[in-house]
Amino acid sequence: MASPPDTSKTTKLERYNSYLRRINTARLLTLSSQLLFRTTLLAALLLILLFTLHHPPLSSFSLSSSSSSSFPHSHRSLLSSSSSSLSSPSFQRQVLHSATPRNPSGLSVLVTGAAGFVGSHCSLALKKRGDGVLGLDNFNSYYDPSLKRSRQSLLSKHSIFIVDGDINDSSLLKTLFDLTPFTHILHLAAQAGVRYAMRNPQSYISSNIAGFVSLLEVAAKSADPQPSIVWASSSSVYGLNDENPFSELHRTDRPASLYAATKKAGEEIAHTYNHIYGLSITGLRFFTVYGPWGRPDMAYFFFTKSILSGKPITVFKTQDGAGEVARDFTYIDDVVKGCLGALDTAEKSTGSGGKKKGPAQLRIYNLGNTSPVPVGKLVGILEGLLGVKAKKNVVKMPSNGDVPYTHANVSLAEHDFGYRPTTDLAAGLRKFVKWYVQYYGIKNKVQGGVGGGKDVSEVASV
Ligand SMILES: O=C(O)[C@H]1O[C@H](OP(=O)(O)OP(=O)(O)OC[C@H]2O[C@@H](n3ccc(=O)[nH]c3=O)[C@H](O)[C@@H]2O)[C@H](O)[C@@H](O)[C@@H]1O
Repeated sequence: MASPPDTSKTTKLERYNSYLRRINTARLLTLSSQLLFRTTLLAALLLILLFTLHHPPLSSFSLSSSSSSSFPHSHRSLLSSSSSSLSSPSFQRQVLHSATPRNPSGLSVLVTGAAGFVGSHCSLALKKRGDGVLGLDNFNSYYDPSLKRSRQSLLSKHSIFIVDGDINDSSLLKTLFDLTPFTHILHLAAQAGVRYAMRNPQSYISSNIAGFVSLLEVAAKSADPQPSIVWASSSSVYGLNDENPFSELHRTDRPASLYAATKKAGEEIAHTYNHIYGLSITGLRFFTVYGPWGRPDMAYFFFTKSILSGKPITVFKTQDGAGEVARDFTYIDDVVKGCLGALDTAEKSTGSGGKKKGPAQLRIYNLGNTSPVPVGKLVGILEGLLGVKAKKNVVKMPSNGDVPYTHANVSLAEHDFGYRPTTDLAAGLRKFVKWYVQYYGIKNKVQGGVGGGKDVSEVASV
């Protein structure tokens, strides 16, 4: 007799089969979702790659359009959408074209801070006499970046290319030195401003100390040949010095602001890199440089803006209340001549590959005007030029890092490279105001026809 089917066995088998089916379906689902995920990831990576090749990050560099208008009111950003990566042939062509001098005996200068006030003037002056110039600037927003872009536009008209990058970016610096055997660095990139150091101390450490060291490291160890370096120190290193006029032989160990302390630190760091690596280094102590295309954070600039718009200005008198604060205001053209003189008399560095081969030149010079003017008088000159009376609040200079006066003795710079300032404050401010009213498109209220007719790019004295 046939035995009845073992139903418990069949049920178990069915349950087992259904269990296997469920497992397989789940596996299939997992596998297909994994496949889908990988395909999507691959596609996304391919897209990113394609995008990067055609649109490099804006922070890495920008290309100045040679056809761009130099008229600053457009304040047009020059970030190019057609630029490619640092290794792309078009980037390398722009660098070489900009940095190569017109004749073989000319200099090839890397100008850091080229979109800045002094940097843009020096770059144009060098290019105009036939030297090769490559600019480097991070276009930070310490003051209105559109002014920096306008300066970039002006430089671009003169075939000067500015790489959009930071001096703390060592690999960018190495790339630039691999591409071009610069003979000189004119190092003007810095966090400027005396009083702002109380608000943002770290920015001074980052630019004026870390950034300077980053540049010197590459110049000493990677650059072949080692370039000669000329860089911007500051009159503020004299700090609480009370000998007058300030000479390079006077004490500079009592800075009154963190800004001054970082510039003084730069001078000591320069000594070290000269001593260890044989870098030829020249520091220039600038004295309150002013003029067309100037810095909006400086008193003469923002006083002009406030006076024209009827806003009050604060004029400092000395802390004892007895005298006026005074500065040895120095016109930009004079400072440019000093910078070029320092570059032309800079000896070659003596090391290579991080090894010193012999002693190298180490210099410090004052670049001032030798004729201090009280801030009250500066305001009086501006009132005359603008045809507007200033609303002045005269207050005791707060404890903000300012010093009561500066006054340069420039006999050393005169002796070594013929530095002789020729522009007094009234003449220099007249040129500044002429530029200012045109640049900002302000109706010409200026007395004596100061603001008449020319394009702002001609007003720039370079
Ligand atoms: O040559 C230098 O060493 C320095 O010159 C300037 O620093 P500073 O001389 O303080 O220039 P401004 O900020 O334009 O001030 C000029 C004068 O105006 C005074 N001032 C400033 C601001 C203000 O509201 N009122 C006022 O009376 C200051 O005390 C100073 O005497 C630059 O800003 C620094 O970057 C540079 O290193």
